[in-house]
Amino acid sequence: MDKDTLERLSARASQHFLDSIAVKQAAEKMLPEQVAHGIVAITECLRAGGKVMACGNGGSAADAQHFAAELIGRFERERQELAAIALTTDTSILTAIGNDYSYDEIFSKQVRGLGKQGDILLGISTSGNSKNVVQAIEAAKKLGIKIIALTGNDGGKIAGLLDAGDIHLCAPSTRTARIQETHLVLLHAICDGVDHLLLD
Ligand SMILES: O=C(CO)[C@@H](O)[C@H](O)[C@H](O)[C@H](O)COP(=O)(O)O
Ligand SMILES: [Zn+2]
Repeated sequence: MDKDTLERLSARASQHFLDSIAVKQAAEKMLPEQVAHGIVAITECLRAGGKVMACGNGGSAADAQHFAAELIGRFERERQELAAIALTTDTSILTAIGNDYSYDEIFSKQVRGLGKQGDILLGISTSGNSKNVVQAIEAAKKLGIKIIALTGNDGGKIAGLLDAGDIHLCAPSTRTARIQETHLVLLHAICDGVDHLLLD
């Protein structure tokens, strides 16, 4: 590859770091108190025998799975297994509901099947508008399940569905990649806080 191209690519990579840092710095000014509420809600839910259900699409599906893995397995320290499930992983359930009903219902039907009052639904959508996440939140609210929503932009439709008892962590960006990168910091901060409350 010629030197100019390598320099161009390197400058672009540099800009990704700088943009990501800027969004995270803005998030640090806005979101820590809401994160603390999320940590307390999840810890109280788990202590009372509830579970966390997580859902999202694409990169956010990966985030939902990543978060469930850290609760069930571990984050940074050894501790008991914590009850969490990603609603994005069972291809038979996802394809059956997608095929027989609609893709919009792939999470809401699982929420109705698995969810109980006292559980928490962690819904992740960078636009705040993915219909399957919106419908999962609507289904959860009917069951008395608290919502922790990770969004971006202006929170989209999801912002309008949340009550005072819910928790909204809206990454201050309109760019999907930057929002996702901030969501990962939020999820790790939640894991750290839950471990702190359970272990320290
Ligand atoms: O990871 C990315 C883009 O960075 C994509 O896979 C992205 O997650 C998908 O386009 C999602 O369908 C976007 O949905 P949402 O975040 O708006 O709910
Ligand atoms: Zn991505």
